[in-house]
Amino acid sequence: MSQSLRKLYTIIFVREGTRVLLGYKKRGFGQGRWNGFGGKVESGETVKEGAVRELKEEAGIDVPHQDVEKVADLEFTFEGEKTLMHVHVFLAQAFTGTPTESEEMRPRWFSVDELPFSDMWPDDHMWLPVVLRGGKVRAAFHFRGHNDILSQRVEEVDAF
Ligand SMILES: Nc1nc(SCCc2ccccc2)c2[nH]cnc2n1
Repeated sequence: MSQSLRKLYTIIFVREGTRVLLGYKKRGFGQGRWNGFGGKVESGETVKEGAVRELKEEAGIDVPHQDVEKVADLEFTFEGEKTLMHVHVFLAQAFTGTPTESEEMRPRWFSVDELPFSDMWPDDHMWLPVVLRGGKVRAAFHFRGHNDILSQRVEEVDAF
């Protein structure tokens, strides 16, 4: 895939013991689904900086960069569309601030054993449990629309 059609995105999950902070996407891409916090990486910032920025903007939460770890590398393509979404997924284990609703996201804590997968992207149950138990995942999913997965590749990796 030529580089120009690859777009960089981030998702960051905040974990505190057996619970994980998700946000309900109120508008835009992925609206109506629970997800980590994230979005496009802006020019002039690293993907990790982008993840930390989005968490602050979308949920009012601050995480120190040293407590933010890369846990998954995902690629999403959509039938009939040229762009490839390259999503860098991060996990933060320490944070400051109180989760606060924003225009984009309504934050809520979930038990890691009771994630709302029926209200999340259909690929998430294939990789999120792995990263929440300390694993690292490289995966690619080819979608028809936003609900049907036509093909997928999911592998656990030792390190990024
Ligand atoms: N969990 C998850 N997230 C995304 S998009 C995340 C990146 C993003 C993009 C645009 C706005 C905000 C956030 C997915 N796409 C297909 N499956 C998926 N699973």
